[in-house]
Amino acid sequence: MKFQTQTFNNVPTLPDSYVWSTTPSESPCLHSIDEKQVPPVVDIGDPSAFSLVRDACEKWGVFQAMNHGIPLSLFQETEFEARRLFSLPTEQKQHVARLPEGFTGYGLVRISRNFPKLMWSECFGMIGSPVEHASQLWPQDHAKFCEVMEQFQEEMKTLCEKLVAIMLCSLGLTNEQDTKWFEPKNESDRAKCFLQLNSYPVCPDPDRAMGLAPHTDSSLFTLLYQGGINGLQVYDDGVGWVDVQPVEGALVVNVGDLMHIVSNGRFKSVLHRVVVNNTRHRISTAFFYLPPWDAKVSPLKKLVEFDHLPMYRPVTWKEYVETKSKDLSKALDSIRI
Ligand SMILES: C=C1C[C@]23C[C@H]1CC[C@H]2[C@@]12CCC[C@@](C)(C(=O)O1)[C@H]2[C@@H]3C(=O)O
Ligand SMILES: O=C(O)CCC(=O)C(=O)O
Ligand SMILES: [Fe+2]
Repeated sequence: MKFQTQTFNNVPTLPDSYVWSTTPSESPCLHSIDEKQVPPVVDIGDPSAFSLVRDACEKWGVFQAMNHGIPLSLFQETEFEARRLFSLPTEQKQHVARLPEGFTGYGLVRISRNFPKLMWSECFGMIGSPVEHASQLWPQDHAKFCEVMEQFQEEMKTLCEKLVAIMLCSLGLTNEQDTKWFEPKNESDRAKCFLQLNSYPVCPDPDRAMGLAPHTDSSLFTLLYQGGINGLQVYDDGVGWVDVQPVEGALVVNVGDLMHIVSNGRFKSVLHRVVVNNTRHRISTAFFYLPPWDAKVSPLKKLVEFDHLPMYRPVTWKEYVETKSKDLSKALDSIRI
């Protein structure tokens, strides 16, 4: 992918390369006031969490988790450091540009190459310590950025392990043997994580622009901290696009394609998009929980026993992401049995 220079700052009108033919204003979001028509907020410390999580993952593929144990101050510090990064001049950020097939560094979201128009966003991806890139951005002054990002990843990973257990238990799986959702190649093969900071600058013409095009995540699931600014919308077959209103301290949990596969189709991988606005610069932090790179992921045996047939053949995450980068909408079908 050729790296595109961002033209976010101080443009009075939206450049043509950012004008989408199908825009959020043509498939508008219903601002529903009925509680049943929005993804639920779940207290994951409460015993009722299991059934609420299951229902939400089946109906919506998304819920907001409260009482998850991560202090609000850590989210605020992460957002502060993200703003510090995105406010650097574009030329400087380009020194740490993500390679076309890579995951870490600065650039446009990977799915950009699947669309003819540009999205009104930029991002910065990390796997583990960001020190290599951060020391190029701030030769003298990267310690705090690295410290906050590393602590954030550590806490989010622990939370992901807790959440995956809640999700699997909610499907009636209790025994450790039943909940093995991957075949490890070796002992050190552990679940992986990917952290992405997203920036949606103030946009001169939000109705004709797109922050992040409709997509499902390729993860098992994704934890999203969206600060206090609206923008995330999820698609429901009955209702259409629905706002996921920020709730202070809550984390949005998006079911991804791989959890849809693991659950043998019971959990929905949620189609979502981001709309932009003309007053506030929105920052979000997305934490993708992923299988070990080379492990085969397949529908859980116990669920297949209930349902009789596996819906999908085993697939590695690597193979899945490669298939998906060719055609977003065909990846799941290509592994369907
Ligand atoms: C760990 C992941 C998950 C990836 C691929 C890989 C690295 C980058 C992630 C994202 C982040 C932004 C949305 C998305 C759709 C994108 O374009 O890049 C995601 C994609 C996916 O979920 O497919
Ligand atoms: O910014 C958001 O609210 C959503 C980000 C997202 O969907 C992603 O990074 O995959
Ligand atoms: Fe996403």
